[in-house]
Amino acid sequence: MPLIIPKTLPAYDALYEENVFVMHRERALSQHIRPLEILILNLMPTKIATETQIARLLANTPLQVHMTLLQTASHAATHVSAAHLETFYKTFDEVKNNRYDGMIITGAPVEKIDFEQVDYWPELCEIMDFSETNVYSTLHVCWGAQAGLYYHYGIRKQLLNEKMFGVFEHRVTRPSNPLVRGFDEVFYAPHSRHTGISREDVLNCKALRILAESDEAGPFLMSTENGRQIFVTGHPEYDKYTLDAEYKRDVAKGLPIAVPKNYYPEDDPAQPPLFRWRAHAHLLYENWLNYYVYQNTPYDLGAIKRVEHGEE
Ligand SMILES: CC(=O)SCCNC(=O)CCNC(=O)[C@H](O)C(C)(C)COP(=O)(O)OP(=O)(O)OC[C@H]1O[C@@H](n2cnc3c(N)ncnc32)[C@H](O)[C@@H]1OP(=O)(O)O
Ligand SMILES: N[C@@H](CCO)C(=O)O
Repeated sequence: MPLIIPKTLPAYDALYEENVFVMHRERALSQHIRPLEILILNLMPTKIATETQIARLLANTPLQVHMTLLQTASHAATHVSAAHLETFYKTFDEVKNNRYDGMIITGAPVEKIDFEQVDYWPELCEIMDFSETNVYSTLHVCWGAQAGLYYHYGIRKQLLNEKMFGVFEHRVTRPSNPLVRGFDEVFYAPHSRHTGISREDVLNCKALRILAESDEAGPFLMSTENGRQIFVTGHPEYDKYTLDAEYKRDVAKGLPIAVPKNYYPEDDPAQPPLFRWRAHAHLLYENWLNYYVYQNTPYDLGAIKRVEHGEE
C-alpha cells in the first residue's frame, strides 16, 4: 500500500516529485477499496505457462488484483484442453461491456504471417478498440506489441534476417518515467522473435516515447505520454528455461536455429541458462500496476474515458 502521510509534511511534495508512492489521507480514504481489475488476452499456444508467468508478476504487490483471462472466439486453440478454456477463460462477448483498470495482450507465434492472415485479427482489432474506451492502461507484449503498434499507429513489423533470440543488454532512455523507476541504467531482457519494428518509425510517431532500448534488440519499452498504451518488444515474463525449451524444440525439429545469445554460460546449451532478467520483470509489472494503473485509474471504472490521441 502507498505510504500515507499528511499533504503538508515537507516529505510529501519531495517524495511525490520523485514518484515515490505516497498518498495523503483524504485521497487514500476516498478511493481504492476495490481490487484492480486486470484482463489478460492470452494469445500464446502455451496458455498455462503464460498465464502462470503473468500471474506471478501481477502477484508481486500488496494491491488486490483481480485477474480475468480472455481467449479468442474466432480461433480455437489446439494446444490446451477445451476444459481448461471453458473453466478459466472468457470470450470477448462476455466482457465487452465491462471496464478494466488494466489489460495485457500477450505475444503469439504468428509474426511471420501478415496481421490480416491471423484468424483472430478482426476480433483483436475490436479488442484493441475496446482498450481505448474501456481500459485505463494496456500493456502489449512481443507480437501483441507489434499488433498494437500497427493497429493504433500504423507502424509495420519487419521480417528480420535472423531470429532475435537470446538475452540482450538494454539501457533506460527516460529515467524519470515511472515505468522504469528503480531500473538499473543497464538491464537485461529476453527476446524471441523473427520480426521487429524500426526505431525510426517509433521516433516519427508523435504519440510514442521510447523508455528503454537495446543496441542489438532495438526499442524495448515504449509508451504514450499518459501510459494508457504500453508496448514491450521482449518477453520479461519468460521463465528461466523458456528460451531453452524453444531452442531445444527447434533443434529437435531439425530447424536451422542459432544458440540463444548471452543465455547459457559460454554459449553452451548443455549448461543451465543464466536467469538475469527476473528482477526487472518484477519491477516493470510492479511499476505498471503502481504508477500507471493504481494511481491514475478512476475509482469508478465507469468514468474511464476514450483515449484522446491529441492528448498523448
Ligand atoms: C513473437 C512473439 O510474440 S513470441 C511469442 C510466441 N511464442 C511461442 O508461442 C512460444 C511457445 N510456442 C511453441 O513452442 C509452439 O508454438 C508450440 C510447440 C506450442 C506449437 O508448435 P506447432 O505445433 O509447431 O505449431 P505452431 O508453431 O504452428 O503453433 C501453432 C500456434 O500458432 C498460432 N497460429 C498459427 N497460425 C495461426 C493463424 N493463422 N491464426 C491464428 N493463430 C495461428 C496458434 O496460436 C497456434 O496454436 P493454437 O492452435 O494452440 O492456438
Ligand atoms: N517465441 C517464438 C517465436 C516464434 O513466433 C518461438 O520461438 O516459439
